[in-house]
Amino acid sequence: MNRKKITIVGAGNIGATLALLLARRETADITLVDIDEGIAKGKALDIMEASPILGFNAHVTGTADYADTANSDVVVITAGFPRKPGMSRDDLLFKNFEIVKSVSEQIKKYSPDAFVIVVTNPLDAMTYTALKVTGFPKERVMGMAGVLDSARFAYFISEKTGISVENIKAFVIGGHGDDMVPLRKYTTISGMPVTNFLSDEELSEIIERTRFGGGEIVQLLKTGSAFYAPAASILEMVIAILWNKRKILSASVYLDGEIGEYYGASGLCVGVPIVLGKEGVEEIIKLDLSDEEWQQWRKSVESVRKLVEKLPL
Ligand SMILES: NC(=O)C1=CN([C@@H]2O[C@H](COP(=O)(O)OP(=O)(O)OC[C@H]3O[C@@H](n4cnc5c(N)ncnc54)[C@H](O)[C@@H]3O)[C@@H](O)[C@H]2O)C=CC1
Ligand SMILES: O=C([O-])CC(=O)C(=O)O
Repeated sequence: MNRKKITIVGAGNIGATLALLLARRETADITLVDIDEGIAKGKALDIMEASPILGFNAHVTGTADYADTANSDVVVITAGFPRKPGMSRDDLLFKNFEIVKSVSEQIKKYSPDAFVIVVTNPLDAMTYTALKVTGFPKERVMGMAGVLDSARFAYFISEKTGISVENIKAFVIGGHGDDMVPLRKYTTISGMPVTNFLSDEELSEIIERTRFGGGEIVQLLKTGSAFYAPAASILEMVIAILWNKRKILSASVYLDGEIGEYYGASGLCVGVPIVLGKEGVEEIIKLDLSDEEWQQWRKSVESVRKLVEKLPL
């Protein structure tokens, strides 16, 4: 049986880390694409040279030629600029728009049946760009952010409570910006409300830290942004699709129709709970939010809308 084929566009920090994680799980053969061919080829070869030690049989190849990506099952877009200290994700809008637009045209041409996972920032606007430029069905185009934001929320809770990360289920929705919406009610420790373990004040501090979790890493690294946890988050989404897990997770998806009206966010891509499986976005789940959470949600949606309206699409 032929292995599945995954293309990762952008062989930078996230792309290369993801290639290694995917190869180790033998999920598929992987094509790393970058405008810098040497980076793509060099990192692919470096990963393959680790295969006898780590014991994986997946093939990783590097290229600058999209013809090599033909008929991919999943394409992950990580191509683009990361922010530096002092910048917001939104400052990347126009530079990364041009990149995501040109990448999406190539995906449409060479892998018309692929699932597309967008990672490039500003995430929700870039997901919308990929959806519009590829013209793919909305079930096949999604942005990764909620898995990462929820993982940060879970890690901070684990750090504070001293309880294993394995017991913590945390959930963050909204746009991937400083006004994202971490949800108290849907965050549990071994099925028990998180509020049984943390005071309101402790939880508020953790929520604030989660909102600025990306910025915290940017401040520390100085030269770019987070990549280990982002790559792990993409891995979870790729596996949910390829192995038909029907996993509930938070992802940025296009909202319209009844669900768009429910969330008051029609015509946008923004982070909501979805069921992710072999058909891609198989369901979008309606959440019952508190008044305060609806207010935060609407603010976050407004930020995404303002950004999307600036796109020359
Ligand atoms: N969605 C999320 O939760 C997260 C998103 N990000 C975003 O992901 C993106 C990538 O981050 P890193 O991997 O750290 O950046 P990086 O700078 O390490 O890698 C980006 C790569 O894209 C390549 N590239 C640029 N234009 C290209 C094009 N037209 N075609 C193919 N390749 C191209 C560059 O040569 C570079 O190798 C950034 O926009 C960053 O803000 C970062 C962390 C989390
Ligand atoms: O903060 C950034 O620029 C990168 C990112 O989206 C994250 O780490 O959440």
